[in-house]
Amino acid sequence: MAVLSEADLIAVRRSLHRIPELALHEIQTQAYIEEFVKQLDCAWLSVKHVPAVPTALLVRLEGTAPRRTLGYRTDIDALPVEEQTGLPFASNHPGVMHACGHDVHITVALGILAYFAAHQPKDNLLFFFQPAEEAEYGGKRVYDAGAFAGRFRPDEFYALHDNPALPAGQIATRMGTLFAGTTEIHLTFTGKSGHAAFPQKANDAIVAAAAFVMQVQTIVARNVDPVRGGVVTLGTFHAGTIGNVIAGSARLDGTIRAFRQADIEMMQQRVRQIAEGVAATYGVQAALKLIQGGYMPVENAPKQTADLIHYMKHAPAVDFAEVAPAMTGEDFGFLLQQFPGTMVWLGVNDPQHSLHAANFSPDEAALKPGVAALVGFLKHRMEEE
Ligand SMILES: CC(=O)N[C@@H](CCC[C@H](N)C(=O)O)C(=O)O
Repeated sequence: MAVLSEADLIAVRRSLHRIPELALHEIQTQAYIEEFVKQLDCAWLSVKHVPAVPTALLVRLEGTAPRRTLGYRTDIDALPVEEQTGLPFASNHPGVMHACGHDVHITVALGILAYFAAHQPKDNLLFFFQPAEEAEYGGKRVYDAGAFAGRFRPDEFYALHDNPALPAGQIATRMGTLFAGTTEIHLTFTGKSGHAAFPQKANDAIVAAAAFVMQVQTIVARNVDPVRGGVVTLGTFHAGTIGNVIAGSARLDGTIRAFRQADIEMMQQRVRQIAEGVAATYGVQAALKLIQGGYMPVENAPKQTADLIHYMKHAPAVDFAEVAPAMTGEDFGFLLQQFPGTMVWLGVNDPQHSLHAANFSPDEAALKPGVAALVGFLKHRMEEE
């Protein structure tokens, strides 16, 4: 297989879009990628599996005169979202959708891989097809399993995320912090259920959980430096079964976000204090789990990022923009703590819909320029110190 045409890239993306899978369950997606890699029939390519994280895949290309190994990571998981795009190639998996565009990410990675499988690179290249970016921090799991060792150790790491607010094909990034660090909140309040008519004999978990929801809003308003910013979002609130039964338990899930690790830790502490305070005030039990995993702030490395920005600004065919940081999270932040590198946005021109929306529909016109910009940069990087 040679370099992929725009039609090839679109066909790959649509095939992947049909088979979205949740974190750590990316079985069909991994099989698709492996079959694609096999079809490349490339003499300088080798593959590595990671038994501790079975849906992960590492693909290495041997360089002609390697001085180092350049890593390129793509995430491969999807979200528990019921697709509402109405597209003819919509998800075949009920309740699961590539609502964050990881189908686009995989396609760009395969486009880059196909190019270098047809044109042997000077430096070694390592492609990391990473499970579990949306949850379960697959990048950290694969790192902790010792997979990036020996010939599979990258000297630098690069990655991309699609962005519906930017024009199709535009590459965008910044020096320093690009994305926030995050922490998942999982909290259950347990009180005592009972008849709606006799609240004095029960202990209503919904009232306690509602107080928690309101009190955590003060963290960003009163504890975070407003110049630096932060987010506390509760995305789920599940309690009760029927209107005339007092709920004995209430479960909340959410996320904490900030650009600095110290702010994240302060916000974690405030969430803990408020959960304990609500439990004491309402006489309920609070079971709280806070999970940061690998979702560290995404810190672009100075040297590699300066070089990437310089390249993208001067490459005639690349549309490049420097952008402000965003409160999205990415466990690529963990990998950037281990290896220097850069994360970029790829514009996919769907300004009416946000990432994670059920009708998010990236513009496929982004695929070809996305592959071209990254291939160009990696080739350039192979000539740089
Ligand atoms: C790019 C993107 O949307 N990433 C996810 C990362 C999730 C982090 C973690 N599961 C959490 O919810 O805190 C995001 O939601 O930003």
